[in-house]
Amino acid sequence: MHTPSKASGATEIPVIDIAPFIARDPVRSRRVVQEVKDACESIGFLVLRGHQVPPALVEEVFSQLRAFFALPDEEKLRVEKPKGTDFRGYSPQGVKTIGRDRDATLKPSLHESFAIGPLDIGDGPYFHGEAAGISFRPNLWPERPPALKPALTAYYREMERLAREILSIFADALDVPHSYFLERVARHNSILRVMHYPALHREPQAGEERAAAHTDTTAITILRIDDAPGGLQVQRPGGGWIDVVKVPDTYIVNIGDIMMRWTNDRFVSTMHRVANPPPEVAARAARMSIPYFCMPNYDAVIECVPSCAHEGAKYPPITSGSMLSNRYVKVYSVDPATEAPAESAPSRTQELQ
Ligand SMILES: O=C(O)CCC(=O)C(=O)O
Ligand SMILES: [Fe+2]
Repeated sequence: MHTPSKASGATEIPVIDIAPFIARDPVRSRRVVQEVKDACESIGFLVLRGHQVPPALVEEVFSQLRAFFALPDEEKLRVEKPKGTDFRGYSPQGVKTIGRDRDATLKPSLHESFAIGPLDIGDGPYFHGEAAGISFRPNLWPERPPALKPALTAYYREMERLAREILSIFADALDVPHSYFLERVARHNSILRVMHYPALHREPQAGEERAAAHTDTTAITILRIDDAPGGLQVQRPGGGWIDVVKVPDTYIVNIGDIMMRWTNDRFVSTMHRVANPPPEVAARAARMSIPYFCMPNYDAVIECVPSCAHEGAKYPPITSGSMLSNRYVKVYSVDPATEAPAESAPSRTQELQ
């Protein structure tokens, strides 16, 4: 029997080739779907090859981003992320604390980041109404390096394509109509956030982490990493941490809280973190990663899919937009009294009972 190969050093995370699914090969697609399903129901993380994202584009994106992060702070701050719950633009170290919603004693995460959101901002009320809130504002593009915008734009398009393929595999794995998730991401507000973890020239203090343990508030996350030390670790179902070892030309995909809720906990949104590098290499351990946080439409109602409902839905329906803004208020320390997230205002986007 065929079994998927395992990522070296991370024995429990399977490496799955999705090329047969993308090619619509009916027989071999079934095997892909089964392998993906098994991984989603156990570890909640998978490594995908055969994704068809051009390697030259990935290289170009990494190289433009390295040039951006190497610019002086004052230049990067020209595209600084606005205060509050908008996510677009550059965030210096110090403003964001991943994991703060679980552990209030954490200090700001040891990384800077640059984020973009949807490229297609339509003209209709869906995109500009009050309820759309932070979802559909224009991206903030730096002037330098000039090739960053075309590279990241092309890359965002690739992530949209790959997300649709993965969600189609999930639909098959969950026995729901093929269009189930596709309809719910047709006007998605997915976030591409480049993370730059600078080299460390001092010992981190207690509570200072590259990215502390957390789950993602996404449908799925599609992550590209470089191979610098001080990297991603995934929590095992039985406890303990697995190092995710880079497999060349692959994507790491993990289930987020929204998919877990859609599936009534059948697919697992697994805790993960980015460890600080070992002290002996910390001074030359700069690391970059590019997570694409695949979000449903901001007003998609997230409720248990029919095939997972037989034991009764564990959670009430909630919109994707309110799940996201609830998390942002905590991670970016937004004061809800002075800056209420836009999604919390209109009643139709609040938790639906
Ligand atoms: O940098 C990484 O490898 C992962 C980052 C991450 O988990 C996140 O930003 O949610
Ligand atoms: Fe994450």
